[in-house]
This record gives sequence, structure tokens and C-alpha cells, in this order.
Amino acid sequence: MTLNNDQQSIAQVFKGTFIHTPQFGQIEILTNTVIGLDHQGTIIFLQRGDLNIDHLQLPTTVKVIDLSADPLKFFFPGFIDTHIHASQYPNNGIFGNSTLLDWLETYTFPLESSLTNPKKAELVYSRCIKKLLSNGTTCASYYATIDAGSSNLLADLCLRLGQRAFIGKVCMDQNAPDYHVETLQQSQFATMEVLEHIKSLDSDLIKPVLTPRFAPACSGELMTWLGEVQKSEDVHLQTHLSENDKEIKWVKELFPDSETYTHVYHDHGLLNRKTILAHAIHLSDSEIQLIKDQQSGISHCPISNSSLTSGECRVKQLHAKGIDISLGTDCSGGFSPSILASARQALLVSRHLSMKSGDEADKLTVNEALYLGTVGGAKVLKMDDQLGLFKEGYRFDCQLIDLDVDNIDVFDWQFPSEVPISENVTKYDNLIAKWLFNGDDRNTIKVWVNGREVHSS
Ligand SMILES: O=c1[nH]c(=O)c2nc[nH]c2[nH]1
Ligand SMILES: [Zn+2]
Repeated sequence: MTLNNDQQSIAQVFKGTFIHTPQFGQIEILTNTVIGLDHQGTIIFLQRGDLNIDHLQLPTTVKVIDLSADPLKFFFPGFIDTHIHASQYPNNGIFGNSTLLDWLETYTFPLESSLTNPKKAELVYSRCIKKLLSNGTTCASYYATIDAGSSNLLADLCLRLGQRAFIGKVCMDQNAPDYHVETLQQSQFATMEVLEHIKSLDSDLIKPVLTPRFAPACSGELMTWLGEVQKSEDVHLQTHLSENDKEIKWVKELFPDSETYTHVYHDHGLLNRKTILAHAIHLSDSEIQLIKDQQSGISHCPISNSSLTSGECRVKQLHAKGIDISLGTDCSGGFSPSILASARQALLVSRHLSMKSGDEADKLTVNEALYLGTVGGAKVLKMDDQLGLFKEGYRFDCQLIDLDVDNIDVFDWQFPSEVPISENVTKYDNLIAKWLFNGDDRNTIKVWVNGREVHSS
């Protein structure tokens, strides 16, 4: 192989096994593969087969990582967390027996409001971002707080630490405690301040996401205004939807003119292809159809949904309807910052759903759960032409997984080979399953975003 003109701008080369999920349910294992990146971290070539890198005659300035001799290491796309509250990170694991509405009052609002203190916000956000990176999350859609200063700080820290991020200043102008609420004008002013700040960063890593917290905490005027801003600025928008029975009843009382909870958002101009809806558990058929028609995406947050006893999202049914669906950790409704742990919990929640419904089709497979955490996230963020796969033209957002770590025992007969064990179960499939069910951040030994190394252990 000789290098063409494009390939001469090559900055880094990676060789080894690359694993990704091009389709829902399908995993592709690219052994003995070489990937080259340009200086911006874009994949400019991907070559399969037993390629001797020496034949490429690369300039000595090119950084080469060759792991092809190591059977228990593989590259996997960085995880995408489509729903996380950075401001709630210190409360991971602290939720007692609460459910959504009392959890917000007891645990969540006091912590979020305390982050107007910039020192505390910097401590919390930097720990949160580093923890996500060390768990292989290269892109996250964050909720910060209602405070513009704290939201801008989160954007600055993501940029500094190298994480791809959507930054949401939380908007809430009603039904919130006096110490943690905005007027409509304050919410509008602070939202514009954050949009301007993120524009001024001029980085393709950091994007804004408008963030009406959820319908009960937002006036109709605020939601309508946010819908107009979303259209004029062409930015993403995120919110919570249909998480808990009491919440749904409350929304009916507050917005009697709307047909359903989902219609409340639609009636205020908030549903479109750049909208990310967290939870979406208790949806009627007409709500599912509306989300599909508007091409909005869903963030499934299985750890949060189990912890706060909210319910079981019907992931397979939503996917079968053609709705884009992804995974969110929802810290701290969810106690874990790991998308790997969320994928595992998604699998278990789907089994509980199947036990109730008697329908085997409700069960998620390992490959499907990993798709949700990578390509699914890219689709929900409408970045699936850049993220989630190893492909020419895609960003190199990647994690290096090592299964030769104490937390997972791999026996010698389980070492990879491409010989099929049965028709469709290979040794790699079993290793991936072992990783999903037993793995954690100890197995994530390096992480890159846009080709920049952002974590190493
Ligand atoms: O999981 C959740 N976390 C929150 O912070 C929140 N606010 C409203 N609804 C919510 N759900
Ligand atoms: Zn949430």
C-alpha cells in the first residue's frame, strides 16, 4: 500500500482489533486493521488485512500504536451519554427510597442551587468529566444548573479536559422552591448568555443544548420562547418526558388543553429532530407516533428508572417503530457514571419487561445494548455521520479496552479466534459479553476524543 495525497497528512496510526456495531444487533470485529488519522483527529484511512505498517514508510513524526500482538486488547468507539446532570454528580448513590418528585425536593434542588459557588462547581464538574472520560464516555449531553456562570464553567472545563459535550443551562420558572427558581426574564437572559459564551469558544467539541427541565417546572411562555430560539439558532434541545405516574398526572393538571404529556412539548414547539427526550417510559401509542413523526430521539436511562422506581422503558418496541434511542446515565437519578453499566442495566430491565409481557421480543441482546451506547447516541444527537463507528471521515472518539485485568478472568480456551463456535457465536462475541457483564473503568485503559488522548490508566 502506498499513501495517497490525503494520507500524507497522516498524524497517527493505530493497528489492532477494532470492534463496533454498524447495525442494531450486529457487531463487526475488524481484526488486523490499521486506522490512520489526520491532525484534526479524523479517520483518513481504514485498511483491513495483515498489513505491515513498515511498508507505509510513514514519516518519523507519525505516532504509531500497534496492539495487533495483544489478543485481549481492542479498540471500541467512545461511549455517548445522552442524558446526565453534571451538577448532581456528588449525589450518585444517594437517593434512599424516594421517587421522582420527592427526590427532586429532598436531594437534587439543594445540591444544584449550591453550585452557584464557582469553587464548588469547578470541583464537581471537573471530577464528573474526568470520571466519564475514564469510563470511556467521549461525548455527553449535560444538564448544568439554572445559573449561567456555572453552565459556562461546565463548557470551559469540557473543552479544557477534551470531552465532546452538549451543555445545557437548566430552565425552570415555576413549581420549584424559592431558593432555586428563575423568572421568565431571568431564564431568557441566562440562556442567551450561555449560547453566546459557547459560540465564543469557537470549538467543534462544545455545543449548546436548550434545556427546559420538564413541563411542570416551565411556564408555557418559557417553553414557547425556547422553541423559537431552537428554530432560529438551529440548536439541540433536551428535556424529561413521562418518567413517573405522579409527574404525568401533574402535567395533565397543569396543561389541560394538551392531549398528552408529549403533546405539551409539541404544542409549545419543542419537538423536532434535534430534541432529546429522557426516559419516555409511560407513553401511549399516540405519543410514540408523535415522537416518531417529529424525529425526536430518546435517552433511555435504565439505572435511574430502576433506582427511582419509575418504570421500564419499552426500548425494543420504540426502536421497532423507527425511533432513535440511546443510553443516558442520568446521574444522579442513576448512581453510575458508566455507559457500560447502563448498557448492562438496559439488558436486565428489558428482561424484567419481557417477564411481565411474556414477549421474548422485548429482550435486548449484548450487541443491541452496545449499539445504544454508541451508534444509538450518535443518531439521537444527529451526529451519526461523524460518531459511533470506525469509518473513513469519522472522528476518532475511541476507547482502548483491555480484558487482561484482574476484574475479568479470561481462560486460555476463551482467547480470541475467528473460528465459529456455533453458527453465530464466536469467541469474540463471548469476550464482548464478558466485558459488558463484568467490565468497568479498569478495562478502559486509554481514551481519545478527536484523536487527542484524554485519559490513560
Ligand atoms: O431524572 C430526572 N432528573 C432530574 O433532575 C429531573 N428533573 C425533572 N425530572 C427529572 N428527572
Ligand atoms: Zn435527568
